[in-house]
Amino acid sequence: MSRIAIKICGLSTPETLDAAVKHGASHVGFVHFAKSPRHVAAERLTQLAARVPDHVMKVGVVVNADDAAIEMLVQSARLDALQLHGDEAPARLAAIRARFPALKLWKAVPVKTAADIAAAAPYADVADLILFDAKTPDHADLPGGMGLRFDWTLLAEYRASGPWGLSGGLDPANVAEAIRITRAPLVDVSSGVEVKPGMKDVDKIAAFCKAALS
Ligand SMILES: O=C(O)c1ccccc1N[C@@H]1O[C@H](COP(=O)(O)O)[C@@H](O)[C@H]1O
Repeated sequence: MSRIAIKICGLSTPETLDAAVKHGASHVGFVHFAKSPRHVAAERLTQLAARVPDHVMKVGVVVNADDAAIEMLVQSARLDALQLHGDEAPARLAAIRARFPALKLWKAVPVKTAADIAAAAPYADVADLILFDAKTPDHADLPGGMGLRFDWTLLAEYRASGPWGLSGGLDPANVAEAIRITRAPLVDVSSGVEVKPGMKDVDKIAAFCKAALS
């Protein structure tokens, strides 16, 4: 059985980024969305990205970003993947791929009910990875990063046609259970390794990685 992939997302300091790498994260995520408490602007992103070793993938998280913003992120951070966390339709992913062919495209799919899992199907041919995340409330400021979880049993019978991951409300105490139920090949966390929104904790990052890898 292959080792589970771990993405620690919403990193904004060198210390917490280094902790994610040290404790076994395969992916590190940087949020570029002004409304987010984890927003990192281009200059900071460049500095953080430069610390990431080659074996760890750099993922930029954006919400309905335009081509200029994506270009800036790709150039400044040398991103490996872009996590599209807004209302981007399959055609938008196809357009981004045409313009940025080297960039892996992840599509976040918000989940509350079984019907939401099916909403991933139209992205099968245009996304490199589907990330199932908890649906946030209508009119919430953020489409993710709120520490909300969904019913993991909705994914228990999921038969993926490609790579996928589980996100939303994961933390050191529940991630092993989430993996057991869903058999997700990748887990993604932000709020669950924080002491408050936007402030990551190195001990929680270590505990999350240990629990996910156990
Ligand atoms: O973290 C944010 O502020 C954010 C903003 C905009 C889009 C997505 C965001 N976060 C991502 O949401 C998932 C789940 O996070 P959590 O563990 O439930 O807090 C994750 O990919 C975050 O990076």
